[in-house]
Amino acid sequence: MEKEAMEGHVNVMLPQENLRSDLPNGGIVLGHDKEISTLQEEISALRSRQRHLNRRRREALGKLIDLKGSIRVFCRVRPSISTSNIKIKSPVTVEQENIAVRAVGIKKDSSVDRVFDQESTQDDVFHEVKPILRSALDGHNVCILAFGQTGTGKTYTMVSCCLSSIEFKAISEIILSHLSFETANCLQEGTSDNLGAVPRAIQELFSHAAQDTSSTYSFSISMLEVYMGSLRDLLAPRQQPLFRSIEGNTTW
Ligand SMILES: Nc1ncnc2c1ncn2[C@@H]1O[C@H](COP(=O)(O)OP(=O)(O)OP(=O)(O)O)[C@@H](O)[C@H]1O
Repeated sequence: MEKEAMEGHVNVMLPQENLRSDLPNGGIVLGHDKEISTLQEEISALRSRQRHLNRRRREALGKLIDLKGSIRVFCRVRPSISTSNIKIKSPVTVEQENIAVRAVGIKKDSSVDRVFDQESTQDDVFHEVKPILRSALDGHNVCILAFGQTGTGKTYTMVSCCLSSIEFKAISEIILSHLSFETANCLQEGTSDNLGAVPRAIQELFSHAAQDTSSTYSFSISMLEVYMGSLRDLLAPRQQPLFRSIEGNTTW
């Protein structure tokens, strides 16, 4: 029928399902008001369901935070970095939530929310951090910090990033243009497999924000170093301490 109509230049009424054209981007234009209004109804029903599920998710996350506590402590054991081939027995014994350290005849036990052993990966750590980010997007104040002696793996766990990571490239270029050589080196230590918690968190937040069409998000970033009583803005062009505490006196 369609073919005949074209050949004989006859105007015919096509069945409703034929009143549509496929767009190059895979979309479809429907030629009937009724179908459009049905789709609009479906979209608004889906939006309302999405709002309902989001509310339930926030409630569930709130309950989870109440159960697990709003402060969570993880302990990560850095693999030993040995320059010799002599194998020494690790002074650290770990279980899921306990860690024991033996040194000079003293044994010290600690309990935390989760212990990551020497073999743990950046993925394992981020898996525990991920739900907290969701909570940040829901409007809660969130802080993730690493604490430990020098050389214990704070930078590795938190910052290691890979400049070839597409999502992080733009932001890292801005950051790197401000950083000191030494800090920039730390930032560039990672590969795409071992990205630290910070670049992963940025990727995760951007990805959630891009998917959520019902809200507008604005992001800001700051990087500060607290070292030996000095506070340094790592993104400031001049690498001068903002604050220094000398023998109890505070100078600005
Ligand atoms: N989980 C790990 N797996 C492999 N290597 C690690 C791990 N954690 C740390 N390292 C390595 O150990 C070294 C010291 O780690 P890092 O620089 O992150 O320590 P830090 O706690 O930030 O030290 P500082 O306080 O002096 O800045 C680095 O060479 C890092 O690559």
